[in-house]
Amino acid sequence: MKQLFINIKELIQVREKPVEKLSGKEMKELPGIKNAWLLVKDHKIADYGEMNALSEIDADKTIDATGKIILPSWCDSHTHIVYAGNREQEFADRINGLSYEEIANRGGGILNSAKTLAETSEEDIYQQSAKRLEEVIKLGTGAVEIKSGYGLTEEGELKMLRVIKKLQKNYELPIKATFLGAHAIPKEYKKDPDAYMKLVIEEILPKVAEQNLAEYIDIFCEKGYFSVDDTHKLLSAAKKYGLKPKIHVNQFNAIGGIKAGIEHNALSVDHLEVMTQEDIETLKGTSTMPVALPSCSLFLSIPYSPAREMLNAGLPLALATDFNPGSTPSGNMNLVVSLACIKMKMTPEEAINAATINGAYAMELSETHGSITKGKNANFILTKEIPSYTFLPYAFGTNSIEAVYINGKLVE
Ligand SMILES: N=CN[C@@H](CCC(=O)O)C(=O)O
Ligand SMILES: [Zn+2]
Repeated sequence: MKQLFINIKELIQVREKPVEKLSGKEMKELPGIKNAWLLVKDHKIADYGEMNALSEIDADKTIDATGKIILPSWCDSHTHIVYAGNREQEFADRINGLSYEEIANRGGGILNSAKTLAETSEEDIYQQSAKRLEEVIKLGTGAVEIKSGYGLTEEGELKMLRVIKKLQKNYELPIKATFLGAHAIPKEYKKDPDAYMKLVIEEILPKVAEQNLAEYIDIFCEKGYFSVDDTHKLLSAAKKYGLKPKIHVNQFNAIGGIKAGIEHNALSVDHLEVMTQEDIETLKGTSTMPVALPSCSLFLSIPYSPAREMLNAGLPLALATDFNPGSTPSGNMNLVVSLACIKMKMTPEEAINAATINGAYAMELSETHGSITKGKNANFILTKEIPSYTFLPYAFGTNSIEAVYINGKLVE
């Protein structure tokens, strides 16, 4: 099946020569073709070019994209889409003055979601999560990572990871699974957190690996959650099973999690709301992708990642949603891109690069996703009629998306 898109106002993020990731100044450039055509053959990008150089193509379907822009789908490399219930009460509590930390200290927060998850059947969790996944696909997400971390018991963690596996099976977009058993210390282990780490490392991790339920390992390296020492222990153990680190660090405090991540060759270090100069130096010249989560900053009223400092230091940067019930009940990558521009002073070009090719890198998908490149999967967004790609982040809160294609198929 051949689909030909013609009269595209601008085809953006066109990378003739494939790139793995973009860093520092490279992120300022967003290559595109004005007045373009795009040919999709089966589920791949087959060819593209300028309209005035279009020779006759025998297509099964021709789509006129006059006034519209085509760009690669968003690559959301950090989410917790699989969860049960919601935490609206904590939202109201925070409006009334409690902090995220205070709520967690009272047994709310992650432990609140773990309790709800334990009381919810696997099928119900699947249905709730599938609904959220479908919602984000319609918002332009064409590749996504999903974490466990609301189980906090062997049964609960495996249950979450099986739900992710079922989503992988039933949906066309790539879904990467991450084991986040070290997300919070359960109440019954508060007096002996080491015993919980032992459970995660010696009991749950081997089962996750044996049942092939995750590709990545994660830990919330933060005061009141897990230490740098815990991080070293877990990442060393996970390495033996071939699980690569993608870790939560520097959300509230800089305690050395970034250095630990780098030492273990982390694929990504995520959150980074609080960064020291030393953290930035440590990231230089490594293969680790820093990932910022601006909608979490918005929702919790915490600092935004210092993107300008990181980019000026020559670092790469990816953007993701962190979709979860507590700190970011939104999986809207369009909002993330807007916030990156408005609050983190990233240019539209930098933000779109961060949300596409660099997001793909943070899920090891750069070869197949994240840019308009011949041979890559045909996962892209067709916008409504808009004046320019800058309109996407500028018109924040507006849905500028007309259609979404995953593997060349229009998402209905
Ligand atoms: N900070 C750790 N984990 C999640 C929040 C989890 C929750 O509050 O349920 C995050 O990335 O923000
Ligand atoms: Zn997270």
